[in-house]
Amino acid sequence: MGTRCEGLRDSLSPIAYYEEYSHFRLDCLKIDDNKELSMSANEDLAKERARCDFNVSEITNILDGGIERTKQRKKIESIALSNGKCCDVTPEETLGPKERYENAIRKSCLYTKIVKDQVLTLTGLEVLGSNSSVLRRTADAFFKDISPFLLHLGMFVPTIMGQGTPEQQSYWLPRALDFQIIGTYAQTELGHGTFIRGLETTATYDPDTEEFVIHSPRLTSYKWWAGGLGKTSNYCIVVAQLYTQGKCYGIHPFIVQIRDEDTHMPLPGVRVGEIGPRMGFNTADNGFLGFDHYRIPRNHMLMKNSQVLKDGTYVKVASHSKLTYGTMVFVRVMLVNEVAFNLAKAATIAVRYSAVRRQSEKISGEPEPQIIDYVTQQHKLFVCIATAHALQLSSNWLWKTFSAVLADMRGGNTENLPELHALSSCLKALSTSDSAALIEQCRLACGGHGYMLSSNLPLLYSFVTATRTYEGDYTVLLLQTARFLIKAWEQAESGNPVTPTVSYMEEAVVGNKYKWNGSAEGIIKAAYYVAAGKISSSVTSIRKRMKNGKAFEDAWELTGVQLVAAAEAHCRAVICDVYRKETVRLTANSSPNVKTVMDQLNMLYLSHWALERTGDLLRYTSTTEDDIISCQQRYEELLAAIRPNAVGLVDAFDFPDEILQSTLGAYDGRVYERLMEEALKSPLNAEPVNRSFHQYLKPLMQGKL
Ligand SMILES: CCCCCCCCCCCCCC(=O)SCCNC(=O)CCNC(=O)[C@H](O)C(C)(C)COP(=O)(O)OP(=O)(O)OC[C@H]1O[C@@H](n2cnc3c(N)ncnc32)[C@H](O)[C@@H]1OP(=O)(O)O
Ligand SMILES: Cc1cc2nc3c(=O)[nH]c(=O)nc-3n(C[C@H](O)[C@H](O)[C@H](O)COP(=O)(O)OP(=O)(O)OC[C@H]3O[C@@H](n4cnc5c(N)ncnc54)[C@H](O)[C@@H]3O)c2cc1C
Repeated sequence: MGTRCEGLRDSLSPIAYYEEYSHFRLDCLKIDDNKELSMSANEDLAKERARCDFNVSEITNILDGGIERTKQRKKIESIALSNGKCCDVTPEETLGPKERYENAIRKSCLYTKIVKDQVLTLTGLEVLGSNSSVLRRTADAFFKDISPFLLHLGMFVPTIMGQGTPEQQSYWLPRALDFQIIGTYAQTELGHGTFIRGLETTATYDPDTEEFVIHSPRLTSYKWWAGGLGKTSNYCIVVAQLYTQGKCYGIHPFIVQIRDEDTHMPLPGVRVGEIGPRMGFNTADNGFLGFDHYRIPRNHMLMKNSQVLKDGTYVKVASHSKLTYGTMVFVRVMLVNEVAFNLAKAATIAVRYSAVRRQSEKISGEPEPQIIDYVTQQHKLFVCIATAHALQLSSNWLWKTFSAVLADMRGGNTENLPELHALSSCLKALSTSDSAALIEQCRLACGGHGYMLSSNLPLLYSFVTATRTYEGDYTVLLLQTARFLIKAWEQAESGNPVTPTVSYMEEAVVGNKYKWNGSAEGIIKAAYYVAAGKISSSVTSIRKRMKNGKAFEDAWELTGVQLVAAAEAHCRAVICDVYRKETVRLTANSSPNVKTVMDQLNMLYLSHWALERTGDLLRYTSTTEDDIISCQQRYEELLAAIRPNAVGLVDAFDFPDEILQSTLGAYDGRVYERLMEEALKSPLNAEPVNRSFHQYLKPLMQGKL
């Protein structure tokens, strides 16, 4: 084995070396062990599928948004997946940082070409809007980590669409959509991410040349974090403080060219690079960017919401001051879907693995059970399936709300923007936080093998945990929702009408305590009463502090912990409500067994959160200990009822193996064979003896070091 491998490393590039060599090693295994790795599917999984009592594709269609959308998704997936060149023969995580980046660019270009040549012609631009999750999902067959192009379609293009004038859009969009230019979104700086009014990059208008001068006055004003900025993008949206006629008008978006379109060299006055290794996103070349009095034409300011005329006059066009924040709202809406889909992947991996894995003895001497038969394992996993459903359906609902508010705003009506901001903020915060925690729960549910990168659970976690921070940190966004809730509470108290998502306050301000009722509707109502109770307590605390002499801002700040909890409770109630209503609506014409299993999952989610919040229920409603006991009993019955359908439920997410990219979660359940196959691809297995033995180990062991 050793002799066949020696010398290869010297003659081949690292990637070619690994590609070449991994075949040798699989060969070697067969020869050395004199037996082939099993190719047959796992029997336990086959049995699980046989016992599933509902039509799997019916639930797939519900989750996709209808049978036609399932067909379209599958068509797009098959176009992308039929291109065999997407595969990595060597796991990308075993490559060095440069090779990983280069490999990510190779795959991004390949994928982009497929999307441009075949997918866009099939779907039109729709695939970049409400249907963009299909593109993201398919892209995961190409990337285990993140594509350096994510920000191009995720934020650069949406910012031009949302913040550019029609003329600007017609100039930039064709070039961007054709990938003649690649862009990103550089807002965050070394010194500020959350407090964007505090950004330090300046764009000062010079009427003599009709240009803006972009400048980074100090180290903390360097842009930091933008995905694809370090090495890939040649353009970016730069968010900077606009100065004209000696006055600062706050932050505005500008399109800035940072690299030469031909040589790709950074342009004079631009300092750009990659920010170094991160917990995840390591193929996304997140970058830094600084400017030294760098000039751009006047019309590179995105001028849909406000303009600077040739003479330097500032003109405000938009009717709402926060429309410049529009791209962030859009991405927050998209992220709810994004994390729902990643949680569904983790649940698929962990449930299938739990059906394959056998461990311990329930009864001494009896065969080891599948670990999915432990009720504690069901408790860990079934809520993950239910949450993936809850977030998927909430994200569809949020998208519809977003589209309706956008349509209003096109007609000049921004009345519903505060409610949309409050909703998208808390749904982004809770969905990312829940998904990250539950993906980690899936990893833990897979024991030691879940810790393997080849399970894909660590990468899913590292990606999703970042979503809790970026596009607005969890706490910060919940505090934004709390602002809205406190105002709404005050309106309800004074008898004024409130918007639909907070209409529960009208009943709650009277001070009634809600009597527990274990039905779905009863639990949802209780959740709203908990939210109302927490909002009311926050209002009381703020008022008390102000009465004791604190300014409103100080009273608000001191009440922060309660405010975050109130916003969290409000959002949980909204998710419970939307999940229930959408489940009932979407299964109205379903077959009886689909209706039953979707109802069970929904009830499981509601009961789970009731039990997680028993303290709140006892405090803010008239729930008794007996009610909690019956809720616990119902929850345990639901675990047992869902158990036979668990594998069917994750199959309904319909992830091809190429997208799941997991040794533990593949459809055929060949867990152990795949783990070994992947282990054999490790570069450390490329030679029987590593050279460090001769350099260090041997001298140490022989006392010659
Ligand atoms: C292909 C598709 C792929 C899809 C996947 C995409 C993946 C992409 C990957 C992405 C990778 C990562 C990419 C990235 O990470 S890009 C960087 C993202 N950065 C952030 O998200 C920064 C977070 N910070 C903020 O948003 C603001 O600074 C906040 C909001 C915290 C405060 O802000 P500010 O200090 O200015 O405001 P104020 O507190 O004085 O409040 C003043 C008033 O304004 C209202 N207000 C505030 N904001 C909004 C709003 N938006 N719409 C409507 N209204 C809004 C507010 O409620 C208040 O109202 P009122 O109480 O006075 O009535
Ligand atoms: C993987 C990744 C990719 C990213 N991609 C991009 C990108 O493409 N483009 C881009 O522009 N940015 C990007 N970012 C930056 C991201 O948007 C910011 O990191 C994020 O908005 C949080 O801001 P911050 O880092 O300044 O955190 P900080 O605001 O410094 O937060 C630190 C802590 O302080 C708390 N805190 C802050 N303000 C308050 C407050 N008012 N009240 C209470 N608590 C508060 C927070 O809750 C948090 O616990 C990315 C970040 C990551 C991790």
